[in-house]
Amino acid sequence: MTVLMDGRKLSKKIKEQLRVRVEKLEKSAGIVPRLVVIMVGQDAASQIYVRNKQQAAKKIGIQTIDNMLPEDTKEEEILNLIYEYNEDPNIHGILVQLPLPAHINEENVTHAILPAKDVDGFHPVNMGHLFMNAPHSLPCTPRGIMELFKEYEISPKSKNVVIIGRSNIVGRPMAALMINADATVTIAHSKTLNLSKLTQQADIVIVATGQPQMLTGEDIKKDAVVIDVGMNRLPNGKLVGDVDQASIDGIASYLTPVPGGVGPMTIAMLMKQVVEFAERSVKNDC
Ligand SMILES: NC(=O)C1=CN([C@@H]2O[C@H](COP(=O)(O)OP(=O)(O)OC[C@H]3O[C@@H](n4cnc5c(N)ncnc54)[C@H](OP(=O)(O)O)[C@@H]3O)[C@@H](O)[C@H]2O)C=CC1
Ligand SMILES: Nc1nc(=O)c2c([nH]1)NC[C@@H]1CN(c3ccc(C(=O)N[C@@H](CCC(=O)O)C(=O)O)cc3)C=[N+]21
Repeated sequence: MTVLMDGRKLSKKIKEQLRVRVEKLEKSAGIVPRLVVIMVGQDAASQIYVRNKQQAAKKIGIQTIDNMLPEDTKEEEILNLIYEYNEDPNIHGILVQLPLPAHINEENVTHAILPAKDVDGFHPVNMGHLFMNAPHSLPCTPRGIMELFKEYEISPKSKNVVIIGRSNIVGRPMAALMINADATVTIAHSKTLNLSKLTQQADIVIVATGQPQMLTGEDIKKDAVVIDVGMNRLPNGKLVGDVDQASIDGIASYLTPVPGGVGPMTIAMLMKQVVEFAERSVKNDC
């Protein structure tokens, strides 16, 4: 029997705890946590993310300021917006939705965000701290996955972990967190040969490729833990992950469903990070 890891349920619990913290912060310091979201153009996964973020923030008491910019927005305009929010003491977190349109340099944009307001943990300073096992802020999706491991009492210690995908959002920071948690880590990507051989050796497989249902039951060993980060919209409108859930069922010991697995945890961790940043801003004032 494969246990489905319920990200929706866990995220609800975390969001309820955050609501209490936000209430306290407002009473004790008069501060409302504020998150700025910048989205350029249209991306299916980003749209889902933005919608669910707004709902979660409202429930918790976090204020969101959304900047939905057209596809042809100039890089300079985005940078100027970021500089403005960097200076604004009422803003605690800034998030730029990825991917950005091709004419915009992703590096320039993520580097422009003040590390102290970088809720995604993408700034090289934050990434560096993470890789040196002294994180200041954590990328939300990998952090959410670690919370799921904790909740289901799955220890990554001494496990063989294969991560498919090496993006700055998921694969790379996930690898750092897993190394920090004493796992033995392999990162695979589109140039990896004999991928199936690697995944068949893994105790834990984390898939973040954006390739619908690419990982099947034949690619994993019995009782492996499978984490599906993918968020793909099929032409028929159905939302599926990077894992072929039906063929994995009964082989994996644990699996995160899509929807209802990693996605809601990403939202909860983003909210947590905004609240943490807002709380830190009070401490820094004293
Ligand atoms: N649930 C959530 O909270 C989140 C979900 N997502 C979803 O996760 C997926 C991945 O996102 P993201 O990391 O941003 O994607 P990217 O496109 O930035 O990265 C994809 C990675 O997968 C690798 N890859 C692609 N195809 C294959 C293949 N056939 N075999 C092996 N490796 C492959 C790429 O290799 P190479 O580097 O060689 O190109 C790349 O490293 C998407 O579906 C996205 O929507 C993303 C963030 C959060
Ligand atoms: N700077 C940046 N940081 C990101 O973390 C980031 C990003 N850009 N760009 C887009 C991807 C994608 N992503 C999602 C997060 C949650 C859901 C989510 O809530 N998923 C629900 C979907 C349920 C539904 O509404 O249908 C679930 O899986 O249950 C989806 C997608 C974050 N991303």
